[in-house]
Amino acid sequence: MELSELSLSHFRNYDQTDLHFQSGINVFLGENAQGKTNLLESIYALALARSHRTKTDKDLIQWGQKEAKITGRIKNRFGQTPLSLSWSAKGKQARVNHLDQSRLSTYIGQLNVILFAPEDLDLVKGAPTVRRRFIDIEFGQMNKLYLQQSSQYKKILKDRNAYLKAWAQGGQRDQIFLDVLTEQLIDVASQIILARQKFLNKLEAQANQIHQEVASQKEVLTLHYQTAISVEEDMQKDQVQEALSLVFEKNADREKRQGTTLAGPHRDDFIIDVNQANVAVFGSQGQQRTAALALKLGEIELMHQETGEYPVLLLDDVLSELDANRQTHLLMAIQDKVQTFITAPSLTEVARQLIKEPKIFIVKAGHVQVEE
Ligand SMILES: Nc1ncnc2c1ncn2[C@@H]1O[C@H](COP(=O)(O)OP(=O)(O)OP(=O)(O)O)[C@@H](O)[C@H]1O
Repeated sequence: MELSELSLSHFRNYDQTDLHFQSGINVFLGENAQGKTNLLESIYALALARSHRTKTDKDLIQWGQKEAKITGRIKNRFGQTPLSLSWSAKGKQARVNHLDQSRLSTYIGQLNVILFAPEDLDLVKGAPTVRRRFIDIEFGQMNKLYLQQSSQYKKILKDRNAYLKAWAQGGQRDQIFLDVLTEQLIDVASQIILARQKFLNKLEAQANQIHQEVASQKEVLTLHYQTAISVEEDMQKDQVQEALSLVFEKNADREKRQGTTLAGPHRDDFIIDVNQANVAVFGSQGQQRTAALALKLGEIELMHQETGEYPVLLLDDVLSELDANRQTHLLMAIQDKVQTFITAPSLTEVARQLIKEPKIFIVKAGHVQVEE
């Protein structure tokens, strides 16, 4: 899959910009605060209908303007698809093939992207939210059903938490209504848990192979899903539901006192072991970085395995954060295979030597010029 054209209109510090990309590696070079990350953000937003940097859509609209628009042309093995997204006071509008998409779940998945930024090196050591977001964003792009289940789960969770909060504060207390919400939540939760377990198993296979290559065969990487119940191999949905029901029964009184849902996929995490020891606790900084890199590259391979297409890779100022060995592995893994967008103040020595014919764009104060 690739993004062949991108046009920005009043997006961040871009007035009107039209760009043509190559299938291989595209590089955005420029000094600080010129608009390099804004370009990556626009590609990310075109793919996922949201920014990776802000929850406030208004931030994306150029100051003093009323509407921001991104249009792009996607090429994959089925042909070409125009996509567009715009943000205005009326809200967000997403179009595929010039047709309005009322639900974002029908829009997301047209363009698959994987973003790798310096913060992702914290994937291993960071808070559980970082890893949950990693699962949800990458997995959601390759599995529409999962995307729908996640948004359904969030909605029911919000209702259930609101009801529990009111309960804790002495408001309405209808046990039957609460039971209905609990049942609905457990139903979706069990599907999410099974999907995440499957996803992590597949990701482990890919990431372990890459980790071994980067660490020269000496280390084995394994992933361990942490959820409210213990998920056995080949578990069925009704078994997960039953196990979850027991957890909810156990938590019932506490939930009513605390006014919130204490267990479920919103509290999940996964642990990354290297040679059977939790790399977040026992690993060196180098091992943690190798594991993070292996997980990201593993995702790329998994997306290819699941969708038949490689995603587009966005590397936001990440090369200079990696040592020569890890940079080499990263570039060799993607070259000639994955369309990639790199931002950097300047290319690293390793990148200059390894990248064959990059297309270079010079970014200056919201203007982009192709380097001849
Ligand atoms: N909504 C907006 N309207 C106009 N300009 C904006 C808007 N949002 C951000 N900017 C401008 O965009 C610039 C930042 O661009 P960007 O984050 O892409 O920097 P960068 O080139 O990636 O720099 P660095 O290498 O430091 O990360 C800043 O000058 C900021 O003032």
